[in-house]
Amino acid sequence: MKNVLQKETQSLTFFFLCVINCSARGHGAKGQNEYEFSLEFLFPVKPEVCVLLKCLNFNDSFPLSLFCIFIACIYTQVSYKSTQRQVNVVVGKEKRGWWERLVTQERKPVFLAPDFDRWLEESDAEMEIREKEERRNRLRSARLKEPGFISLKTGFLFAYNLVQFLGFSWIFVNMTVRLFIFGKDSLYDTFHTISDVMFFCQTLAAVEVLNAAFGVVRTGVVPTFIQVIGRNFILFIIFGSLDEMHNRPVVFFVFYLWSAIEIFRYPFYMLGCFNTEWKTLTWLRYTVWIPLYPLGVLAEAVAVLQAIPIFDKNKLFSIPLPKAIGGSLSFSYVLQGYLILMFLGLFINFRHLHKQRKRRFRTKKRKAN
Ligand SMILES: CCCCCCCCCCCCC[C@@H](O)CC(=O)SCCNC(=O)CCNC(=O)[C@H](O)C(C)(C)COP(=O)(O)OP(=O)(O)OC[C@H]1O[C@@H](n2cnc3c(N)ncnc32)[C@H](O)[C@@H]1OP(=O)(O)O
Repeated sequence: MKNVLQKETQSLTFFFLCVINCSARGHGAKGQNEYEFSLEFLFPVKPEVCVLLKCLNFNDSFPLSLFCIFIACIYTQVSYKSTQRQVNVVVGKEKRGWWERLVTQERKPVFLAPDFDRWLEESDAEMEIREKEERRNRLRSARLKEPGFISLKTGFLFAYNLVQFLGFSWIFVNMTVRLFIFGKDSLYDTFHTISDVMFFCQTLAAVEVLNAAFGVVRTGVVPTFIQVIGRNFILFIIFGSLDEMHNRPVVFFVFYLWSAIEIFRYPFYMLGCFNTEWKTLTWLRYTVWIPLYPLGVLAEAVAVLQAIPIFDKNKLFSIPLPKAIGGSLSFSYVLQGYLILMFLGLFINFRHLHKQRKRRFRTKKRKAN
């Protein structure tokens, strides 16, 4: 092989992200001459990434024996390299996918031939992706086994989620067992038996707003804030401050619906702390809210409606009006406003959860491919 190419001029240009023009001066079939070709790719390509083009034997019968090798798979380096033997150009597909052929024309140009050392069939590529994924998983679990891997953040989140999981599981199991043993009677004393643990869990849930605000977890502050404030308003203001509400069955429904989602959500986060997941649990975390959320809001709305006449009667939290007007503004007006906010909150969080669900299952599907 003579060193022809490196001494001569070469040029490579792209037009409209679809055509590669290649010209070089060198010794070929027509002796010392200017040789050139252009290829129009089947689909647009990035000027910076993808198919490897290798031109050999510039000193032989160019262009007939010019050997161009194409690899129809994606490379991630920008490169155009000229060595003594060849010119390597890496061109990237603009959109990922399999092309039925490389160039627009149906008949392959005679000087074009695949490099079977690098050729990938669709099934080979899938296998390669799977192997890469497995290698990554092995690396990840090896890292997890390293001493000291559990960072402070992971430890904190795990402990937080564990405490919440235990709390809500206790609530859920306790209420279910009591329902089976005492039947309808259990609906009337939910507050007395459950409220202490519920107060604890829901107060602690304020940590979730801080986590979101300080970026400890990748979630929106607004949906978390709505969730925590919304529940605590019902728990502390409606149930906590009105003795008349304590024996109402609505307390059972609100507590049961709240805890029914949390017994899936917190263990899902616990596994997430170690980059692990259990598919059934993931599905439950991102699906159970669909019926539970509207039912929960409905139960909360019933509680607010039941509390309105009580606040009207006992004047608790009523707002004193200026002396000139006299009297006071009943807290029930605030509750009526809150009812509207509740449905706004339901809309915002329902949309958020729907987005999270789509994101989760879309990512999983793509990972699975
Ligand atoms: C201006 C004043 C406004 C006042 C408005 C008052 C309006 C009141 C409206 C009230 C309506 C509330 C009704 C409600 O109380 C009724 C019920 O709860 S009924 C029962 C059903 N409820 C539910 O299903 C909701 C449960 N709650 C939630 O899902 C969350 O609280 C919520 C914020 C709504 C959504 O969660 P999030 O955004 O965090 O979604 P993800 O779970 O997908 O998490 C996103 C990523 O963050 C990671 N993450 C989150 N938290 C943790 C954690 N504690 N530990 C570890 N990791 C965490 C998570 O793993 C995700 O990461 P990745 O994407 O990498 O997996």
